[in-house]
Amino acid sequence: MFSLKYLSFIGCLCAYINLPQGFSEPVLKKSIAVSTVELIKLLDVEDDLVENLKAYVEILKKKLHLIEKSLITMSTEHKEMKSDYEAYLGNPLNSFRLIHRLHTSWRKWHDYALKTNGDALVHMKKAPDMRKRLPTSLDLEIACRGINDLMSFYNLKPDELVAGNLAGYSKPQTALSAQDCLALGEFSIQIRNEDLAEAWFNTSLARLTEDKLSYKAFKFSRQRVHTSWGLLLMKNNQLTDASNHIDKDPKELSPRTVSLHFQNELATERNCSAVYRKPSRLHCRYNSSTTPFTRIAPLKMEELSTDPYMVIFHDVIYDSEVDSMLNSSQFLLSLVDAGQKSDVRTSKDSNIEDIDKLENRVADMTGLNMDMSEAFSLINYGLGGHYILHYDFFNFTNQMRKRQGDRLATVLFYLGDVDSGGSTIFPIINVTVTPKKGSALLWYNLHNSGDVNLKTLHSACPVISGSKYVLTKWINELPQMFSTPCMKNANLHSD
Ligand SMILES: O=C(O)CCC(=O)C(=O)O
Ligand SMILES: [Fe+2]
Repeated sequence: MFSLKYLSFIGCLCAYINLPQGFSEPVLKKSIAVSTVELIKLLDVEDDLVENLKAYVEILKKKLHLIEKSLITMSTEHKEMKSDYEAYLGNPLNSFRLIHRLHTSWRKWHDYALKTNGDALVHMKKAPDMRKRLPTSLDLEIACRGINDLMSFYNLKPDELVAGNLAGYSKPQTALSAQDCLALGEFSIQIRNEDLAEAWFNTSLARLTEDKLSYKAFKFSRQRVHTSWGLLLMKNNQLTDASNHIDKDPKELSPRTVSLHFQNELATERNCSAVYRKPSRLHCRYNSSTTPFTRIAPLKMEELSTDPYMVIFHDVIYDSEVDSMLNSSQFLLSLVDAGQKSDVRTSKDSNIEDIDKLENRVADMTGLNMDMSEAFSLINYGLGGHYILHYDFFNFTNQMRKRQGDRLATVLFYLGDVDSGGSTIFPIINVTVTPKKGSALLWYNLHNSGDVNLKTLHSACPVISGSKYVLTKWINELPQMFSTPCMKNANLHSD
């Protein structure tokens, strides 16, 4: 418990001083893999790529058509000649044409066939420019990590993913290819999960036999899988097994250094696929007493826990508000610009200023003073995006305690439904909250005494399908001093 708390403390601190969380170095370029917004941009890149290749193919087709047409004329003449070559060649014009054809035309055709067509090259020249917009190997690595997280959180096996089966969310048309499996196998070596790597290699080989590839392509792809597999075995000094894959005598194999890249990924200890929500004796009610405004517009409130005090508000933010927020250029720009790579939270976030109306809403929901509260933070989780177990409080020592105090409460608005996955879980109190557009979760991170509440440990499960947008507001302790009682070692809300 202590170590988790400590890690989360570092995480929060990093967030506070605007450093990437976790222990990695700041990476300026944002990864595509963890954000839906960035993935959508990739669709444009693919559009460009397809358009250019199509234009290239059109030009090649014209060339082909021209060659084919000339071939027809040539072969007709050739056949004619062969049917009665004595008569044909007896005509001096024909013999001249034959000599000329073979001397000049073939050379011309040969040159034409080999010449790279200038027009076609225009399209191919775009490829290097496009490279800047293509995903990098880091992006691919993060995407692999996303899939890997899904697998461990939801206990999925390679053959389920290959068949497009994601923890009961079945999409066979999104099945993985043999190359995808190979990439995931190589990634599994990197993260030292060698059994998983072998499982991916096996799946890749099985997939290859299903794909209708030409023999050459099949052989080439098989060889790539076997080479990677062989290298893995060589690394483990299993030279005889390795030789079966690499097709070499074991004595010829020298164990090469395989560079291993260890990532101390911190995973949630509890499995996200379990349903933690215990039957509740708590209830739903209309809140019409927090502020004068809630008297005229009561809020739908469902209590989830008393320690920590936790409620969910339903329909507390309008669809129109959500839509305008998600469509605002401020939001999109901030997502793109404020890049950070985090091994702790695989998602993109940004700070949203000037959402006064929503801030008043939070005040109505909580009855708390919004002075000194932190700016809203908008997070977008894409493929496998998740946030490992953490606390939201900083747990400052007294000397370090900020003027505004610690994060007393968290309000988490869900800005959309998630097709599958992406729940917020509180494993210690067995609470799971499924994102629902327009609802907001409120909980207190501190006891009334000001002590941190360790039961608030929480995490965001990986998104299996779709994307997740949440807006977080952290409300600080100090401005509440005249409205919230400070009860030494007591929790006002506990049962
Ligand atoms: O996205 C979630 O469900 C949780 C987010 C969270 O814990 C945070 O922003 O501190
Ligand atoms: Fe959190």
